[in-house]
Amino acid sequence: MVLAQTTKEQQQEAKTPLLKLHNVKKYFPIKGGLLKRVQGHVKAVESVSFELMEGESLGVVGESGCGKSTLGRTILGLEEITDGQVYYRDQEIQNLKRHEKKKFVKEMQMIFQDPYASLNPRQRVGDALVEVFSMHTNLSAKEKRDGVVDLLKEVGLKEEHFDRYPHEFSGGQRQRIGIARAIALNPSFIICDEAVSALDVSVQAQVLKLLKTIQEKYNLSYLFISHDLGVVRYFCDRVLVMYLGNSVELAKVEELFETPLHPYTQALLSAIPRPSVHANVKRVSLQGDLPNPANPPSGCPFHTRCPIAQDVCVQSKPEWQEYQPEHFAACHFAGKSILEGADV
Ligand SMILES: Nc1ncnc2c1ncn2[C@@H]1O[C@H](COP(=O)(O)OP(=O)(O)OP(=O)(O)O)[C@@H](O)[C@H]1O
Repeated sequence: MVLAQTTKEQQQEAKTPLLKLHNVKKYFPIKGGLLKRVQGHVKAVESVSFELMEGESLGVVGESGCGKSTLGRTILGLEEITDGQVYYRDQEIQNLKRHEKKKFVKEMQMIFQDPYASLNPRQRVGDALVEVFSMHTNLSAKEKRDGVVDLLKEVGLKEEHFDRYPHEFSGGQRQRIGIARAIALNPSFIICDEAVSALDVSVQAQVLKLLKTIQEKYNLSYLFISHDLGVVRYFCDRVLVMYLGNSVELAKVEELFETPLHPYTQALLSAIPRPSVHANVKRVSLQGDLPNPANPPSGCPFHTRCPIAQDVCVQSKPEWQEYQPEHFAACHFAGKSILEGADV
């Protein structure tokens, strides 16, 4: 309903950023030779900037290998940042001392694609969740058990699931356990890294609904990493598009899908399967593979595959600019249609 959407937008405008990234970089050294000397770097995240509001879902999309997971891990401090700043509630959080980090560990959590990989197959699920409380709280044994039972119910499971082992759960139920673990310590921010990608479509819908319910209840902010643009369109308020470690476009979800400014975003959207009534929509297939992030192209990182690239794109890297209110892109020809130069 239009009225409800407007209200949500107004609420969001009044909110303050929970998380702010400024030119974040993450390089991994490539070591070789007998002496294991550093011979170069994989530039997994080259330059990413955005703000995430309280209660907001920001989608992060882009091809496999464009740096989405590394970005998430760097925000959480699981990877040491190479350059740039990450602010959480206006405090710079990279390079914090161990004891200072502890409070942020509770506030910031992650849900992974494969919760099974992070569950011990020989440990009862209830005990695994109790451990989360043991590490971060001084609750009594009974309080911890009661807390876990409440958590299980909150994510749509039952008390009897406490004593079961991970292999006794379906994929959707395991992801509910992953969600229970993520919300146990009352976080404000959760990174969902391909959290529903491995699930069947109907189970996906249920898990997305659960994520939305707990978001509204606890005013959670999500960074929602996904390769599925359909899911992102349904779930997120805004979308960040990444290419070869760079943020190339950021906009409100409807605006991004209706008027993509960056040629890479246009190509991604044109590749979404459409119902036959839209069969006349032209598809643009990108030529060539994603370049090697250890040896990225000069100038615009997308120029080697861009159908509308000109000399300037080879020579200089386009700046990240706000073209419309809250609609950012990094392209010398932002807004120009790729159909003007593509093999369609
Ligand atoms: N620990 C690491 N050491 C060296 N290179 C790494 C490391 N982690 C990631 N990379 C490289 O960084 C780049 C970005 O990887 P990342 O996993 O962040 O991409 P992604 O967009 O999340 O991809 P996917 O959707 O496949 O998970 C890739 O080239 C990857 O090989």
